[in-house]
Amino acid sequence: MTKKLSLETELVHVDDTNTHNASITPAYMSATFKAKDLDEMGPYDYTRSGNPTRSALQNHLSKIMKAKHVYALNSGMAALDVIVRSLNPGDEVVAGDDLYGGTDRLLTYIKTFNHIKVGHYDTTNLELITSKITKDTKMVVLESPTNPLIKICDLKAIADHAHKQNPNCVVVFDNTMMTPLFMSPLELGADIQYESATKYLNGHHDIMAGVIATNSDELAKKIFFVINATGAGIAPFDSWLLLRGLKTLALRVERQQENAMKIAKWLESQNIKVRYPGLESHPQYELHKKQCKGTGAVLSFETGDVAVSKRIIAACELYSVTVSFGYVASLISLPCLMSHASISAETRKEREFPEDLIRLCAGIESADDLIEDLAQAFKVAGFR
Ligand SMILES: Cc1ncc(COP(=O)(O)O)c(C=O)c1O
Ligand SMILES: N[C@@H](CCSC[C@H](N)C(=O)O)C(=O)O
Repeated sequence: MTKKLSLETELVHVDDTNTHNASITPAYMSATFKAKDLDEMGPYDYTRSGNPTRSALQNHLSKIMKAKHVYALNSGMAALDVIVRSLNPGDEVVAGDDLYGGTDRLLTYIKTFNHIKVGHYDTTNLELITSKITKDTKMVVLESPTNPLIKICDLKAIADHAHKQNPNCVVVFDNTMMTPLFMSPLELGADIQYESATKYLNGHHDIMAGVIATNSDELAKKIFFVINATGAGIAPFDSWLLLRGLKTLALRVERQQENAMKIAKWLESQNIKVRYPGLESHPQYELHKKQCKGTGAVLSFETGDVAVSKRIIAACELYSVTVSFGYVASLISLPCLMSHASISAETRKEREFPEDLIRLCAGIESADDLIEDLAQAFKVAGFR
């Protein structure tokens, strides 16, 4: 077909040829591949270096992420680990002040043990963040919307500034919340886009996975070197499951987003301050709309009292008290004790992290049931 296909269509059509013309790409559950002869080894020798199921997944993701090079890894954190290995002692990194707890932990690790200078700043304050990115900045690490405060940054403005200051500065963008369905960070100026595929891309909470995308041949070469050298590439069966999960990405995420919007509006109707980029009350509503095609399915809100938040979470019957997001069922969590517990209480305080913050991740259930569950949990908890 000559017509440019929409992402929803691309997601379900995997271009793959295999020996027996199987409709579904087989899981090549083999660590090794026989060499044809010593002069022609063939494309695969050892699964750490490459595997046909992983290749099919990466080719499919390349199309979806509109990226020249895509690598699939065994977790989102493995992806960030591979990316930051290009840094050297003394290098400067500028990062957001609200990031997933594990991202913050890895950045703190490289600061402490690899002597890399890492500064955390409020990415919603364009003047502040651009003033911190100078000719000496080697890498910028951004999330938008952030996990869990749902802060939005102006990716294009930050990336343009960073490249003006230092054309070799690597702008790294974590697109886990938006997925390629709603945001294209590489088109907005990011050099590297990575995602925790454990979340929406897979959607079923049955694998850990990460994805890295870049259009730079030079960065791709370095990334592949580290993946092969360390064994961070995704396993064949997990590649197969991720290929399967991806086919329903649009269906799942659109329904999850619809539910999140209804829940956010209901919470707002209860006079609760809700953080969700789909609400006009969100401080960066217009900016988010400018750079994304959707608003996702993660939202957060405060109750004003940690004990009340704990009681609400405990009283929920449909939402499971679980870390992570992107699963087809709805989840609820208290980030300070769960996903962000790896950030010290002192640092959380410094960054004005609300300890009573509840994070909700809408699943694909009926929105009415989800709202009713929250309403009964509020009642049990004596809230509102
Ligand atoms: C925004 C974000 N990025 C990255 C990660 C890390 O991904 P993974 O758990 O797959 O290592 C997570 C959660 O774990 C996350 O929430
Ligand atoms: N114990 C884990 C917690 C993972 S949190 C996963 C997810 N990104 C979220 O935001 O819920 C850890 O220490 O990493």
